[in-house]
Amino acid sequence: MTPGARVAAAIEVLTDMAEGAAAEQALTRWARRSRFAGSKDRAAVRDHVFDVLRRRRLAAHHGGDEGPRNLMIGLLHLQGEILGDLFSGEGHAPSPLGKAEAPLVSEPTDRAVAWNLPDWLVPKFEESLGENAEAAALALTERAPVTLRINTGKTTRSDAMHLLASEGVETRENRLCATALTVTKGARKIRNTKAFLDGLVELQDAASQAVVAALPAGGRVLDYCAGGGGKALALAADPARDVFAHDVDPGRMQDLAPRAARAGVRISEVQGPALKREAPFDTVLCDAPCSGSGAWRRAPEGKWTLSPERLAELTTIQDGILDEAVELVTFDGLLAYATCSVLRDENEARIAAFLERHTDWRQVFERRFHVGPEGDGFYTAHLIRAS
Ligand SMILES: C[S@@+](CC[C@H](N)C(=O)[O-])C[C@H]1O[C@@H](n2cnc3c(N)ncnc32)[C@H](O)[C@@H]1O
Repeated sequence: MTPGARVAAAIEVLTDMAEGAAAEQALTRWARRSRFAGSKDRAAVRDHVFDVLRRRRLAAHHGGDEGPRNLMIGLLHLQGEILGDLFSGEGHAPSPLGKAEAPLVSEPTDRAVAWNLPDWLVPKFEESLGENAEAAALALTERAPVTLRINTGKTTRSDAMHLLASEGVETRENRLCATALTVTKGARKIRNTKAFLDGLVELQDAASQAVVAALPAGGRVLDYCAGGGGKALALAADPARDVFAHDVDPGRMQDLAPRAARAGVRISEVQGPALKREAPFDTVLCDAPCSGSGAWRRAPEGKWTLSPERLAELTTIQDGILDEAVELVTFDGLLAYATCSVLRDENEARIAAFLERHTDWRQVFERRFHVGPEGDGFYTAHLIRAS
């Protein structure tokens, strides 16, 4: 496909989304009816669509409105592309720009537009992040870094770096966590490398790794909201730990067993009676469902679908999870809370509310991770019984 044809395809996908499809669904539908598209084409179209989602308000500002074609015009203008080359009308490229379609060059004066956030989230960002609000909002408009976790049970950071480099994947040491490598070249090859297939490395954000690294070593540890198992796998890399994984929706853990087998670690899945039988645990990690606002670079649709009502609903779920988890911690154990959110409502405010409901508990650790080149926005807090 030519660069122009890829732009036309992205407009097609955005049109499907404007009619109600989710991004992944629209991309899959386009790929199914476009068998001629190779993997590089599919990746390029996906990049266009996700770049638009990260910068939708700014793209609409420069492109004129939120129409799919206008969004692409605005985005490509922001990226410094020569629009005439892409909108040539030749082959499968979109038709040439009309006079009224020239991109607006002036910068927006509205902060929500400049920060690429829905209006209601600007005060939320300010209240949550203070002077870091603008930097966080702008960081969320960029593509996310690709980060690996080295499996310390099987390799070292320098051996993994050498092995990956020999297979065309270049990395650098990540500053957030000793197990993390930031991929600087060859990211699309990772899943086919021997290092990945043999379980020497896993894809995982560095802040997510740092949340696990902050937990005490050893003991019986429950990952109460295990989902796909990213944190459970990182926990299990410590051979002194017995790791248990639980999720309210066990279907979400379906990849956990093959991932654990690849990593050469043991994780026991516990649901219902098995959870009760195995409790209590020395450490219970609640990696709670959240807005995902710290990871909107990776899943930018969430930025536009989150509503104040959904945020309130999430905080109720988060409180419920902490209240359930309290019952699962040994008397002198640790209850750890984490989200990939930058919003105070889902972080500090949840811990404050927990401490009001459970006056026999106290907080012993808290850390916020800012969205940036090293990793996603994350929050974690550790709680123990006060006595
Ligand atoms: C942020 S995701 C977990 C991500 C995972 N820990 C990882 O690192 O890959 C949150 C998970 O919490 C689960 N969940 C939601 N409500 C829950 C509840 N009441 N109890 C346990 N898990 C819950 C969801 O099904 C979802 O898989």
